[in-house]
Amino acid sequence: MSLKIGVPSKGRLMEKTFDWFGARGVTMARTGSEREYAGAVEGIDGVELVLLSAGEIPRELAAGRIHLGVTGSDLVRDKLADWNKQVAELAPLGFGHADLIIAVPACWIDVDTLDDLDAAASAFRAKHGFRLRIATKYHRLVRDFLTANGVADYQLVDSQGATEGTVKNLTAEAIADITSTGETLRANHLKILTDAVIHRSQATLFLSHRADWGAERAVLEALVAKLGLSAPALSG
Ligand SMILES: Nc1ncnc2c1ncn2[C@@H]1O[C@H](COP(=O)(O)OP(=O)(O)OP(=O)(O)O)[C@@H](O)[C@H]1O
Ligand SMILES: O=P(O)(O)OC[C@H]1O[C@H](OP(=O)(O)OP(=O)(O)O)[C@H](O)[C@@H]1O
Repeated sequence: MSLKIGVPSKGRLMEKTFDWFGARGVTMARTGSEREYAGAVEGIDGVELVLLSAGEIPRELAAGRIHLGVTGSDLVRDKLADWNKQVAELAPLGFGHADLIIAVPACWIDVDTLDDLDAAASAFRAKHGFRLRIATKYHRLVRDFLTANGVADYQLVDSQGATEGTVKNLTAEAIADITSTGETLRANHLKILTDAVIHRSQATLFLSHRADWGAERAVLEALVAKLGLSAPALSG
């Protein structure tokens, strides 16, 4: 048996994850052809690399099919109910920063806060006969945030990409999406509500409480020592 660690299979998240572990003496690399999703770990025994889509790593952790996983803290919170019962955060990794925010058209000059959005949503419903639409792929985080802040007169519409375009395309009035440089928002004439930063995300190393921690406990202890992290408490 080996300790399985899930890592994003492509792009910046994969490269920066490899760099982060490499700087701590654990070398990760993709093996095989450029298109083959296979990987190897050197510098520690008993660790197996599993290359996965960043969006699937929360589910794999919750199912216990991987022991550890690197993905965005936003994805774990959005995809898992009661995420902190199923996984634990071992370490923020200091890259992959993005803020999940709510934005509205920049031309809505009297809408700058959640209270303004709430008022605009009521007026919108009265005028149009349907609820103001917020496009997002972060359904759980957005719903929980708006409920906690007393905004109720809206509907979520699903958008799995190009979310900032939905306002121009008239399929939504507002959006909730991640932003890093803010360029996509500006280019699409959207502004962030001043009090609507839902979550500040970064790539994070997670541990699964659901995985089978038998012989893998010893490997975990060796790994966290090598990475300079404090040993986590394992449930069960
Ligand atoms: N500028 C950015 N654009 C997109 N994602 C970003 C950005 N900055 C950081 N991230 C983070 O990267 C993660 C998303 O990664 P990615 O898009 O590879 O996942 P994915 O949706 O599973 O991709 P795919 O399904 O295409 O494999 C999220 O945690 C997100 O917060
Ligand atoms: O603030 P910025 O630096 O402009 O980055 C934010 C954009 O990056 C992401 O999109 P991505 O390119 O991953 O495509 P997507 O629309 O398919 O999610 C995100 O969904 C925003 O659209």
